[in-house]
Amino acid sequence: MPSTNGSIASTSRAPHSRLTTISSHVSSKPSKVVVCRDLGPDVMPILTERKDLEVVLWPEDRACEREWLLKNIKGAAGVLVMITDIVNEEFLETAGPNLRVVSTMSVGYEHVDLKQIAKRGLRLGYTPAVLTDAVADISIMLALMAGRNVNETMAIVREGQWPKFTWSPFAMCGPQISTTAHSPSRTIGFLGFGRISQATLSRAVSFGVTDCIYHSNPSSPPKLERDQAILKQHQPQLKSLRSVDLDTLARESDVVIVLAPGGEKTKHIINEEFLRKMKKHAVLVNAARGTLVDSDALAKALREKWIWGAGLDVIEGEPNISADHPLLKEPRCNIVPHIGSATFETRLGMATLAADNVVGGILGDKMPAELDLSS
Ligand SMILES: O=C(O)C(=O)CO
Repeated sequence: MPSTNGSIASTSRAPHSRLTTISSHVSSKPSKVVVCRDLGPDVMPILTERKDLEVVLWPEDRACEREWLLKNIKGAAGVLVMITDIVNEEFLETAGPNLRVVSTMSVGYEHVDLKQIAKRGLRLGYTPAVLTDAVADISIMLALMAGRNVNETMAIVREGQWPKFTWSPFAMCGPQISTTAHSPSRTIGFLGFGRISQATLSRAVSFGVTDCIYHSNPSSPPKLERDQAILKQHQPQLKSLRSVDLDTLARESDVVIVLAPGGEKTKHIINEEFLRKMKKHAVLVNAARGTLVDSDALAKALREKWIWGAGLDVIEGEPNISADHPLLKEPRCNIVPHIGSATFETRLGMATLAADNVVGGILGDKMPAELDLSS
């Protein structure tokens, strides 16, 4: 992979075969595309092998520096960003009038100022669908980790304390997600009920979850037909599927899984009031955005045992989470550093989609996953 100065000259090879239609407005001068991270040898050729693109790549294996980005996006027709790159007025103003498309290698777009994108008539590509299974997998993993005290028990082993921890009937027990003769029903609750929540539900049903409740954007219309179809798909195991208010979500769920968009509207939606209403044996999982959960309230809930445990892929303020963060002091808080979509297969899918999106946007063609900015 080139290069040391961050610039990749286009090669003389034929344009990528998947995108051969070049719109009439594309001039013979290659269009500049800035790429904020190396997408690897399987994906970069989608961009670098095109004669009609001049690729400028951030050359380091860490988040792109703002200064470098602002310097290089001047005159760009497309920019391929990560969730660590803030796309705001400054960014768009600096890029200037040639800019046609921003493509983010993420399903979330809280780092992008949508109003500014729409106001300037720009297009935004993102990467939905391809990461659904990976994030659903990790949501279940975190729920199991939280229930089964994984953080606490792995620490015992890592710290050489296993010899003192002799097996005993009820040591290190936690609540079981799957149903048993003693607890024949289990309710999973989702904050947000999009495709990742639905894929997580499918997995939870195979663990014996019997009931599902969810709370989603109150301004979007109820999706009764969709819910009927989901219920039918999971019968006879799943007995009910209901849209509920936040209060019911907190009170009735054995597992609460947060899979809703971040941003101002959902900031700290999981707060002290919500956590106090949860069942004592319930666990909270956040695989969406850190801002949805008030970290101080969650640390208090764990410390004072209002809930059993938590599984977090995201924390507000990440990645600047130091060792003295209140959540890190809680043994029943299982934390991983935003790796929800981190499987080889999924990241390859996301990178490919992001590259195809930026090409489509620059050429004025169809983008495989373009965010609808009209609503
Ligand atoms: O795609 C996203 O929005 C992420 O958070 C990366 O997993």
